[in-house]
Formats: sequence, C-alpha cells, structure tokens
Amino acid sequence: MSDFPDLPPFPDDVPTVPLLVIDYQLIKDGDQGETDKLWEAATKLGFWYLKNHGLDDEAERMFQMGAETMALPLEEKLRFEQGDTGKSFGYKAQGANAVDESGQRDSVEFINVAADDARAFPGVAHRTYPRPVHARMADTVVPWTRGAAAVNAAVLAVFDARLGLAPGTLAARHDPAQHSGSESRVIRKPPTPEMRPEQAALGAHTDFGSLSFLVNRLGGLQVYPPGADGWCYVKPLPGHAICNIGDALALFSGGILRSNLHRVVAPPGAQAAYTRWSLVFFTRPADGVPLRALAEHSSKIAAAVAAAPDPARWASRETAGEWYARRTRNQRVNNRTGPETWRASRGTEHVDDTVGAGVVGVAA
Ligand SMILES: O=C(O)CCC(=O)C(=O)O
Ligand SMILES: [Fe+2]
Repeated sequence: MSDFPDLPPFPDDVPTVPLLVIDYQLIKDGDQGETDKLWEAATKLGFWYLKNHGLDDEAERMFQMGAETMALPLEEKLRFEQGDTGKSFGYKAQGANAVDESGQRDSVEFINVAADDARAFPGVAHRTYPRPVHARMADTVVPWTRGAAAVNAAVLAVFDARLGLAPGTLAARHDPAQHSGSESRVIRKPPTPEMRPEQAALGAHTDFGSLSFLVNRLGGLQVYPPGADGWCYVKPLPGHAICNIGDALALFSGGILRSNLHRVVAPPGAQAAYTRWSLVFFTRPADGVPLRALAEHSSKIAAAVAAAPDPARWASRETAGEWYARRTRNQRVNNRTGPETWRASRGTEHVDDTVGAGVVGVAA
C-alpha cells in the first residue's frame, strides 16, 4: 500500500534517514519534551518532520497553482525567467542551474514567488509572475505564505530561548516590513529515464536562508547525515512537512544549529516513472542583515564560536541579501566560466568537517 493514493509506494530497500517527528501543536503550546526534541533535531541533523502544522489544504492549492503554471507554453514561462543577476523570484527553466563543479545542468523547473510580493498583493514588491500565480495569489499564495511564515516564526522563537538570545532577537532579523529573499517554490521534475540513479536533479547544497518548510509526495530528497558514508533518502509521509535549518541560522548561532547538505535525485524504484512535485517555503533574513554569529547577544553562541576550530567561519562579510544573490547568480549556467563559478555559489557546505569533499560537488 502506498502512503499516497495514485502513486507507487516508496521502496523499502533504499537507505533512509529516520527524521525525528515534531508535533507543531505541542511546540505552540510550549511543551518541554517537544521543544527538547526539536532542539535535538535542529542541532544534530538540522532536518525533522513536522506534523499538525495545519497547512495541508494550503499546500494542495499551491501544487495546483504550480501545475497550472508549469503547463504554460515554455515561451510564456520564459517571459518570467528569474534571469542571471542573482534574483531567484520568478520562473527558473530546467537546466538553467549547474548541479556541480563540472557545470552539469539541473533537471528541475521552479516557480518562485517572493513572500514580499504575496504580502504586497495586489501591489507589487519585486516583480510580476505568470498568470496562474496572479489568479491564485489571494486564495492560494497569500494564505500559504502567511501560514508557512507563521510556522517558521514559531520555530525561530523556540531557537531564541535555546540559544540564550533575548525573546524576539531572531524575529527582528526577519522583519516582514523589510524586503527579504523569503519565497515560496514549486518544483517540477519530469521523469528522466536517461538519468543515473546517483545523478543529481538538484545539486548538493545547504539552504541559503534560515528555515525551510518542505512538502513532498515522491521520494528523491536525500540528506548526507554527519559522519555517514553515503546519501540517505527522506521518505515523504502524508501530513508531515520536512523542515530544515539553512545557512543563515547556522551562521547566527555560531554553528550550534546545523545547516545540513542535501540534494534531489530521481525518485527511487517504481516512483521514477512519475513527475515529482515539491513545495517549499523558505524563510530568509531581511536583505540588510549581516550574516555572522550573534556572539555579543548570547554567551552560549560566544562560547560556540570560541570553541570552533576556525572561528572566522561563523563570520561572513556579507549581508543576507548579498549572500543569497551571490549563491543564486553563481549557480546559473549562463554565468559559468569554470569550476570557480560553482565554488563561488557555495554557502556553508565546505565548513562541514564530517562530509567528504567529493559529495559537495567539488572534486577532492
Ligand atoms: O524538492 C525537494 O525535496 C528539496 C528541494 C530543495 O532542497 C530546495 O529547493 O532547496
Ligand atoms: Fe534545499
């Protein structure tokens, strides 16, 4: 029996990583045992399942919006392409990004909608989108954006307390009144019979922002757990979002919170014959926020930085906006001059001592 009607079951003979299951309602209620579990997930692997988040209907409508958008003729979608300047809002055509140092192309298309544009609707904060996005902005994109942003904000509030930060310290760096790279993304990956099972559809990366809230039905997402000797699938479960920490929180926390390497490959087993749809909401800091450890706000973070083998690694010289633009721009195949372009797209992938150089997409 498949967990998802109409789709073949996730195979039981592939390596999977057993994420901790966090109950969002218990987190909202301040349940001590549940926040302990969230803290363990956020610091050890940086990935967890989140149940009782209440966004199943909103996610379903976002998948419909994504399907309508991707069904448009390619030339219509290309009118809204994100371009090569380092902005990710808009459409990303299949093959526009590299997946590794050699410049191999990705095999997914995205529609990315800025949280700022959802908030500004019917006004425009950054840009306009294909017709199905606008048609569904009020009844689909706005409720989804609001709901996913609220879930992520509640998780950030837990991290304030656990990191020894004053209440609201992280929220102040994610002020919705300021522009940010926060965005919703629907991803479509068509069946790719020509792809090897190990070939990345979306290259190995850490997420650029603070928190990602992900909804999947088919497998294909893989995580490289610390100390492991290979990639492990994350099995999609009905009603469970997959949540993870991004680079900004790793940097703010001096590495206490873990931004873990992950990638997307073709769905495993019989699932490979199906189109894979995936939905993410990325919470990212406001563009002007400097990305560095909040050591002066927390003795716990100061101690983590002091104990790091290379304390400088938790002090980027970039703002959140610069970090996101650099990473986005240098993934674009159009901007590629050589392996150095891929390297320039990297975030915290290379500061991970527990993962071999080969798996981050750079020849050792
Ligand atoms: O599609 C997925 O399961 C993951 C997507 C992802 O990692 C991303 O868009 O950053
Ligand atoms: Fe990701």
